[in-house]
Amino acid sequence: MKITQDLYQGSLALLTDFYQLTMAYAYWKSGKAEEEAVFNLFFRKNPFQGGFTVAAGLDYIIDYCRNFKFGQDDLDYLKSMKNADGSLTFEPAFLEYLSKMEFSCDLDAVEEGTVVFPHMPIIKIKGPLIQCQLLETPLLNIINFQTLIATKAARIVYAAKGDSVLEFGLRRAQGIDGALAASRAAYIGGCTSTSNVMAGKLFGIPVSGTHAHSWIMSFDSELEAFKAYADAFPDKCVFLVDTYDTIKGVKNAIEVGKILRERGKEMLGVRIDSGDLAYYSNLAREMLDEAGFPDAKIVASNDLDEQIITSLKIQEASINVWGVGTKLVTAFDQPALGAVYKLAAIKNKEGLWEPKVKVSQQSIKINVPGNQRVVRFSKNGKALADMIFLKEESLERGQFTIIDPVDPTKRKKIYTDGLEKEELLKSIFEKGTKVYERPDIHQTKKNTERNLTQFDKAHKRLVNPHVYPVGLEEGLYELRTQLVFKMKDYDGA
Ligand SMILES: Nc1ncnc2c1ncn2[C@@H]1O[C@H](COP(=O)(O)OP(=O)(O)OP(=O)(O)O)[C@@H](O)[C@H]1O
Ligand SMILES: O=P(O)(O)OC[C@H]1O[C@H](OP(=O)(O)OP(=O)(O)O)[C@H](O)[C@@H]1O
Ligand SMILES: O=C(O)c1cccnc1
Ligand SMILES: [Mg+2]
Repeated sequence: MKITQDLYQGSLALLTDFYQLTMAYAYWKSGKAEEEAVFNLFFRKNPFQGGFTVAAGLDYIIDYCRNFKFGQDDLDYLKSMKNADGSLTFEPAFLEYLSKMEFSCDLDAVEEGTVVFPHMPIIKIKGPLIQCQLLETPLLNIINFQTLIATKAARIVYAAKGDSVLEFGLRRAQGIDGALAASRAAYIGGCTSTSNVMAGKLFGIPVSGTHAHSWIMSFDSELEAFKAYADAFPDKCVFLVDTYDTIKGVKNAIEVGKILRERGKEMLGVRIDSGDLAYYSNLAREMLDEAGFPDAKIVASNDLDEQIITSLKIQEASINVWGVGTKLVTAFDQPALGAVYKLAAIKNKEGLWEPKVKVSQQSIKINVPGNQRVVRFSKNGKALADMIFLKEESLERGQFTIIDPVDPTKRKKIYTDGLEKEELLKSIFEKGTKVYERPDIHQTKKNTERNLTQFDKAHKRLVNPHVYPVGLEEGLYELRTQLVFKMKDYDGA
């Protein structure tokens, strides 16, 4: 299919906001294009009022950076752009410069599946100002969505308490790439499979599914429909039992289950897609058990999300498998993560790095300056706190104080003796060359699981979670405060 081929293999250099290109042009014009800069990508609040976030999207970013090149057709398009007075928007020498541009940055990032928190850089990029600037929009586009969906999936899977969650979202997803990226991120977040066959092909995700009401409706009776399905897929029978009358539907499923058994095959289960899912699943369970099908699974679907699944668990519904579509792939209750990308440092004419802050009335919006690293302190595999600190800082200290970036009254002393330290930002590109061995998607999914087990359930609680401590190392906090004063011209008077 041409659309997705273009999306995944063609030149994507123009997948950026126009202002990135006008700034790029102005950087070039003013001789700043090649100045070295550091930018950070981070978000300010965990989504869904939750206590954690699962990073996803790096794999796309690796491809994006590797293919970062203005193609001739991109340059032709830019050449055709005119200002209001009819003059060229971009002068030919700039387009010539763009035609030779190759990705040459250092890029550090947390691996996909890493549990991350507000304010920490999840991607850090260091390189020519012009490249860092042009990458802002695509990096945000990729990370914002996939991280959001991976997190939503992790929450849904958490609510399902070990049951399989099948992702059914394609029909309601935000367009073609929204659907594909969502299926990928949902798998990373913990879903068992997707119904999206193209996602299966492109990403190697397991594909699964049952059948629809239309299948039943196309026959004169439900029983006939089940029998015909059993003939076609004797090993894959999950009968949708609620087209007409759920109780009769379960009876019909049992009847066909017995026929299958005579042929040496086992019905896998039934799916319920409407009505009171607790009531009908419990009834179905009783009927299936009584009829000698204790292993038949009960799949539920119909506008599910983590809250409804939690409620159904409390009601002791007999549901073993959850089919979740719309509310997962559209991140229904929070449609954007809100990650941002900010300049953190720039090398001045003397070759010295200058940390940078963007001052805001709201302290949550003041970014963290300087070239940073992030360390996760844990004890016996249990994460205790994360610290954002300056690159030059040594981790070989016995004690650190971390300070909440938004509320300086929240501080925590960390005595490092006996603690495990994991640096979260891994080197992905060095001067434009990929140095990172990417895991396959199944390893990434396992990475999510491993990461989530490190965190106490108090942080994973879906409602009013306990806030996991993430802070700035004291020296970095002080640097930020001083910079804010300096930029505001505040002399303390
Ligand atoms: N026992 C339950 N506890 C809490 N929520 C439930 C329970 N059973 C079903 N739900 C949820 O309630 C909502 C019911 O939605 P709705 O009224 O649109 O469906 P329906 O009338 O059962 O089905 P349909 O319109 O598809 O025939 C769904 O989101 C479903 O997941
Ligand atoms: O509810 P979701 O989480 O999005 O899961 C996917 C839904 O898609 C299918 O039906 P569809 O919604 O197309 O039709 P229906 O509501 O009339 O059953 C399926 O039966 C699920 O109910
Ligand atoms: O396979 C299924 O049961 C399925 C697939 C997509 C949407 N709803 C259900
Ligand atoms: Mg529906």
